[in-house]
Amino acid sequence: MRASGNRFKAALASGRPIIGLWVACADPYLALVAGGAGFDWLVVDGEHGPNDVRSILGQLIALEASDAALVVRAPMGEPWLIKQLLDIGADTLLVPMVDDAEQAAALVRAVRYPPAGIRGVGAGVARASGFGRDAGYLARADDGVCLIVQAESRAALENLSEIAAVDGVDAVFIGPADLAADMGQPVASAAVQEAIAAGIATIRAAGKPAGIMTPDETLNRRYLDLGAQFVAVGADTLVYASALDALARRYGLGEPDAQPATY
Ligand SMILES: O=C(O)C(=O)C[C@H](O)[C@@H](O)CO
Repeated sequence: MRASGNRFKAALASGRPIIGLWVACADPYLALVAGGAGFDWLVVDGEHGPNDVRSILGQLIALEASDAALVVRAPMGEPWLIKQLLDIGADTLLVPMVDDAEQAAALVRAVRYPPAGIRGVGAGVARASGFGRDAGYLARADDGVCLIVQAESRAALENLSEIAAVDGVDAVFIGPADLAADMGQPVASAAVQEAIAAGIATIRAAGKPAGIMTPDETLNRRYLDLGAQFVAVGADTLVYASALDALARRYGLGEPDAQPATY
C-alpha cells in the first residue's frame, strides 16, 4: 500500500498537465505492461472493462510499483461498491454519470467516514490500512481520497457549475462519448466540441481541475490548450487491437480495408 499520500491529488496540485491511459483489459499482467509505459496516471476501468472488485484488486497490486497515479473507475456511484473499492486500496475514484450536485454530494459522503460521511469502518480487514497495521489510516483516510465525478450528459453540463462547486469533489471529468450520445451528435461535431469547451471553462471557473479522454491526438491537444489538466490519450484495448491488426495486415492477413480501432 502506498503510504506516500494521494499521488493523483499531488499531481493535480502541481498544476501541470498530466497524461493518462485507460486500462480496460481487466488483467493484472497486461496492467503491468501499461504500468511500465510512463503515463502519469492510469484508470483501471470498472465501468466498461470486465472488472469486479477482485480483478481490480489484482491490478492495483500489479501496479503498486508503477510510478503512475492509479485511478479506479466505479461502474456507478453505489456507496456499497465505493466502500469496497476504497477498502481494497483505491484512493482515487472516478465515478460516471453524475448529473447534479445532489448526486455529487452523496458521493462525497460515500467516500468519507462518519461523521462527515457514511463509509463503513472496516479498516482492520482492509488492504487500504495494511490490514490494520497502519494505525493512522482512519485519521488520514478522508483527506487521502481523491473523488473525480464524470459529467457526461446535457443535464450534467447544465448543472456543471453546481457539481464542480461541491466541497469534496476534487475534479470533474467530461466523458465525450456519453455526452455525444446524449446530444445525439458525433464526438467530433461542432456542437459536442463547443459543449466540451464550455464545460472545461466552467469546471476551471469553479476552481477545480478538468479532465477528459479521447484517443484523438488533435482533440486532446485542443483540450489541453483549453485548460484540461488531466487528459487520457488512449486505452490499452484500442492500442492492442490496432497494433495486432496492423501486424496481421503487414503479412497480408486480417481485413485489409479495416478501419483503425476507435471508441
Ligand atoms: O463518455 C466517455 O467518453 C467516457 O466516459 C470515457 C470512455 O468511457 C472511455 O472508457 C473510452 O471508451
